Amino acid sequence: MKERISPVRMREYLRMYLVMGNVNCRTEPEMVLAEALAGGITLFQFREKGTDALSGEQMFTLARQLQDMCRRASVPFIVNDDVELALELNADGVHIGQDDESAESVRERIGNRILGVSAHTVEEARRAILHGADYLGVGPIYPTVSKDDAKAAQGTAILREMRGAGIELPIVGIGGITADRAEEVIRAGANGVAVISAVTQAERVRSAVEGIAATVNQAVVRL
Ligand SMILES: C=C1C=NC(C(F)(F)F)=NC1=N
Repeated sequence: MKERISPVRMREYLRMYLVMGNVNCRTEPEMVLAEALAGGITLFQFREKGTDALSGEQMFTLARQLQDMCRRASVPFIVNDDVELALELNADGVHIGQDDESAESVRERIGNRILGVSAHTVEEARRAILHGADYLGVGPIYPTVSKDDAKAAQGTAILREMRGAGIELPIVGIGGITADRAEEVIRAGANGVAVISAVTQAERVRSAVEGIAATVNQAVVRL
């Protein structure tokens, strides 16, 4: 039985985390992912949500194809919300929100796979840690265009607050993050950045990823 991921490895994976689905892409999602993998993303989340989101057979086929690309590049493949899909694909992990199934029962169902939990407050962070989360997705740090029911942007203060409260778990910031903003997200205490539109809406996806990854790597080294 595989053991739980170590915090050190989790932090490395969180450096440049691409979150996307078909709905976020201007061109074919496979093309966007191929470019993003070439640019050096360290973790991938399949998140097919919102208007015109794929479902059923089409969604499964796309998920399988993107998972295969990630596997060839040795980038872990995470599924958003849909635990059934994650288990069916034998994905590397799942990411769940506060209003999804409780982290406790998801942990039971997925065994030692990676479990990411969204957290907006120190209280939510503590509960997620209690229920066995391997990382926290914290945000939206800045206003986001990618989630229509997002909460108000919290700025980097929430990251400082969590670290100040003694939250040690690996944290990735999400929400409106660009290359220009990545450094301050890391300096505020995140171990990496999760992005959607900064990459999927870029003219040149590969260089967008390279730019963000370089900024994050420099900021992490300077900590
Ligand atoms: C709602 C979300 C919040 N955070 C994250 C991530 F940054 F990837 F952890 N993913 C989500 N889908």
